[in-house]
Amino acid sequence: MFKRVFTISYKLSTFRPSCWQDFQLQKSHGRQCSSFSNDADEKVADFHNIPVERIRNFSIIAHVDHGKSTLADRILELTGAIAQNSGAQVLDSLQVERERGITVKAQTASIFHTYKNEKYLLNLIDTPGHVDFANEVSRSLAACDGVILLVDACHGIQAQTVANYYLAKMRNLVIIPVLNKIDIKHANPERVCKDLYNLFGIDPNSVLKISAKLGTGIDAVLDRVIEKITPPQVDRKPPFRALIFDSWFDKYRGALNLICVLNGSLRVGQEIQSMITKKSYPVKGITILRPKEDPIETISAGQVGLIACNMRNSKESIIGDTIHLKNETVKAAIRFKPQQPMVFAGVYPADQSKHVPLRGAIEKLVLNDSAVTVNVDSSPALGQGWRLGFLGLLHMEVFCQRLEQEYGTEPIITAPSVTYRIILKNPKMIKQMGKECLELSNAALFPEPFNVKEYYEPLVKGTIITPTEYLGQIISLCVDRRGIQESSINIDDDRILMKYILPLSEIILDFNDHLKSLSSGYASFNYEDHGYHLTNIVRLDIHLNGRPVEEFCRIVHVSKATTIAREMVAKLQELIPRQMVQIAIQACVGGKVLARETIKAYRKDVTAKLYGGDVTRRMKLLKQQAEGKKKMRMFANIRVPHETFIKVLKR
Ligand SMILES: Nc1nc2c(ncn2[C@@H]2O[C@H](COP(=O)(O)OP(=O)(O)OP(=O)(O)O)[C@@H](O)[C@H]2O)c(=O)[nH]1
Repeated sequence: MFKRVFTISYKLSTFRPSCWQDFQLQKSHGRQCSSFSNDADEKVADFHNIPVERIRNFSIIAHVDHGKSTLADRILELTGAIAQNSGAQVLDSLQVERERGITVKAQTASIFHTYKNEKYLLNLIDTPGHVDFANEVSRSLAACDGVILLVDACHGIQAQTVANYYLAKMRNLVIIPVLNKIDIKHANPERVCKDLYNLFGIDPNSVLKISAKLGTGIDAVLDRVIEKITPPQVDRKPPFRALIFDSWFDKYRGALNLICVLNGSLRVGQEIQSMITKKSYPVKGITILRPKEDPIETISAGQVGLIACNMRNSKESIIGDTIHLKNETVKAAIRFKPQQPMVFAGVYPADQSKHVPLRGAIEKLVLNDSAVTVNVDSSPALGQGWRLGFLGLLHMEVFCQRLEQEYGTEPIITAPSVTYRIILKNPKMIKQMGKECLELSNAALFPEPFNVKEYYEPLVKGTIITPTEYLGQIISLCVDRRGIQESSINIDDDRILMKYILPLSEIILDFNDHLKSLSSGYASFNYEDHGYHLTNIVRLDIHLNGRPVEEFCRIVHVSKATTIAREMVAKLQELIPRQMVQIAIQACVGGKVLARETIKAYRKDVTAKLYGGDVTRRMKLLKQQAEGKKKMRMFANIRVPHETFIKVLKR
């Protein structure tokens, strides 16, 4: 189980040993670089000597794939933190990030840059672009005084560009507009500059034009960061006060907290106290991320660093907490509000013997992903488990992939659902529940309709940006998803920005995928919470050979019940392997069957062809078959592969 824990602690150091070698190599080769110092120790010493006026804390924000991580790499190269042309997306160090080619975790690097013969300390945070990881962006912005707003010069402003711009604006952060990918033939920087002016009033003369891939214009970006972004508004005088803005688990050191120091300074050996839990801890170690971890003795106001202090889990190491010296009184640093989860799913061990390792894995991973909420849950078929809350389906998939890859667990994930509000009318039930309004995300607990007065479902306000040629198809998609258009404005001659009010349940699963395929990848989507609205919903049950399978049941809108019922049974027919008994799959609402399919019986004997034959080969095949069976769940004598639970929900 701890096999993968190592990867977490390793995630920032995955690239570090080689970076370190590269760093040494650069030393021996004496590479010329405007800001490259020849001595690592000197750099750590510099870290202490740099006054607050020469510190800049900034983030790179952009829409998905506009080049944030590539720019971060070029900045690390230019400042000598990593070797040039390393080719690696250094800050995308998790396996899931490399496999999916997306950033899911914000990453920090403290780097040095020389500007007008003065050495500056730049704390750079690379953030994810996808809407499901917006929590990472707002968390990161809490530690920043400015942002680089990166926009792809071909694709122009997209939905997350708009969302991120307003996120930075709300925080009064300095915004440095930068156009990327100007090396591409059909890049159109003039048009994108015009759009930036039309939408945000950004002066076209202030927009920098770069190619992060080729490394063109990166120097100017760093100079602009130093010129425009203000130094952190902090005080080096005591008392010590710092904000925890990220954390992760290390097998040997426990929970590590990434802090930005707001007041005073902290030394190894001093005792800190959490403002939320009031617990105190001795500081065992302090490191700076360059991006390799470098140990230091003291960290002072304006600096960003990692502290190890024997915190054990996410209940102790809380993102957004203020830490201070034991028994001192300081003002809380309330600098950001965590986002509320939008999608909930049950997570269960494949069998109950795996419960304890899975619990440990979830606890450790939640430390690194504070947007996930965890509540204990149980199911008659799957036993003891948890109900986890996520910001979206991609967030859920990434979290579950990380549970498997980094912790070697194989959990069963049940149907993701949004939280409905149900107003009860049965006085007996109201008394039993102790309230009239139920908040429900688990379809298995859906009350009988005769007990219910009203149903409410969550809505979102979606922003869609699309080239006008795809407008017709996209409007049809929104109408199909019960969307209501709120507004639409032309960004320029051939692009339009639309605002739609949509039910959250209609977009969490595959709305973005459909939007992308309808528009050949050119349209983009972002959404924000828009409260609750009266609705009409029912519980759709799936029966296998007449027995209801609770884990498949879903809450659906009345108007969609029959379509979803047909889709689900057809999908299940595809996903459940043929078995020794015939399987009848039915989708029902109340007692009424809306759709039905049958899987014919089939006897699979993997050793059938080995008449007599080699006994070891026979044993091997039987063992493989047994392993395969272990990965399935039994429902009424029917084996269901565990990935079926998510696959069946996608349209
Ligand atoms: N031609 C060209 N391609 C670029 C440039 N910058 C980035 N890319 C490519 O664009 C793709 C996306 O780049 P990333 O740096 O991963 O983008 P990102 O914004 O970090 O992506 P997310 O973190 O997933 O939001 C990669 O294939 C890069 O090689 C550039 O200046 N020119």
